[in-house]
Amino acid sequence: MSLLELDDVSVTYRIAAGEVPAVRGVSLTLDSGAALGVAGESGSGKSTLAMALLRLLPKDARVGGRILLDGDDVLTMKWGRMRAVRWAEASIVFQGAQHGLNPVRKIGDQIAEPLLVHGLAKPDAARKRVTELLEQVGLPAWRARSYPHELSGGQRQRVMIAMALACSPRLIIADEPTTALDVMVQAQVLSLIKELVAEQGISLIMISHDLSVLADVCDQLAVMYAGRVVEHGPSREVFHHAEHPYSKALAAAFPTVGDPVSRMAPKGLGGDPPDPMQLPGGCSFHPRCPVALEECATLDVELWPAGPGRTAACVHARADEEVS
Ligand SMILES: Nc1ncnc2c1ncn2[C@@H]1O[C@H](COP(=O)(O)OP(=O)(O)OP(=O)(O)O)[C@@H](O)[C@H]1O
Repeated sequence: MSLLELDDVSVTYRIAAGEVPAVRGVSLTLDSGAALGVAGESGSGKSTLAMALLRLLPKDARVGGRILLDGDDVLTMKWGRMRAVRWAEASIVFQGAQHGLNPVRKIGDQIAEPLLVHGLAKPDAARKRVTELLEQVGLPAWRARSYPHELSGGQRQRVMIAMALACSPRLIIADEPTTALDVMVQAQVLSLIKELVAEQGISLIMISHDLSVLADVCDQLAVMYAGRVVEHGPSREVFHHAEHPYSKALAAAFPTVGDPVSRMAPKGLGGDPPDPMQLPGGCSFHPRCPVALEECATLDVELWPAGPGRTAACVHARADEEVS
């Protein structure tokens, strides 16, 4: 059985101006010990999807479909069970570590907190575990006594990873875990994540704008556009031989060192992603698509097979399939 199964998941935010369909009909599975990368430009719904997995969305979000964690639907779970799932079974590492760390509490106390809250360790054992976790993420034990502002961005991100690992979860969701870091530190934190998930058999969902980063760390890739998965398959295949024109553009978008904005603008693509409240008819990508056909303005293509273990939502992917 898969560790995680998303079945037709949708998320709609209700705001004063109307409804924002941020995630639309996403179905994905993640096996135990596997790593799935979720790619897409800003606004494509990646973070909304990640937050939905642990029911961390604001109250104005309505979630549909099923999110099965070990066969148990997260969306209908009682709150008590949901609280037990967070940290202990699945935990999230956020972008830039600014959301997760309390500026006025020592690092060691913050790493120990999920262990103590979940009753998984007494204070003495928790202190030992903190030392072990700091070591695992490459920080000296004395850092337990530091405050977040005494650490560099990369060190703070390591602390977030230590917190996520504290309760030995089966799944870690990493939302842009390295975006705010400079390139050298980024590479170190990425190889740390890669190492930890491989060594400890943890499943990983990693979210990024950067397809090359995801292809390096993950076995499978899902590319999102305007709230939908438009391509899914083995990482190397999707990265090197993308079927969907949007994935191709993302794969060709090499980030400029030290310029986070360049990471968000896929090369060769004009225009911006659509406003989810005003999605174009047909394929949502057609106004920006370099190879759009006339029918793309009216035909909203579902994901269909595009090779072994692969799916893509594009008329061109279908054409290939029919020929072969
Ligand atoms: N609380 C909210 N209320 C209303 N709309 C929201 C809310 N949060 C996100 N959205 C909208 O939902 C869509 C998806 O946003 P989301 O943050 O999930 O995308 P993303 O791919 O993670 O982008 P980024 O990489 O910038 O974080 C966007 O159009 C965004 O404006």
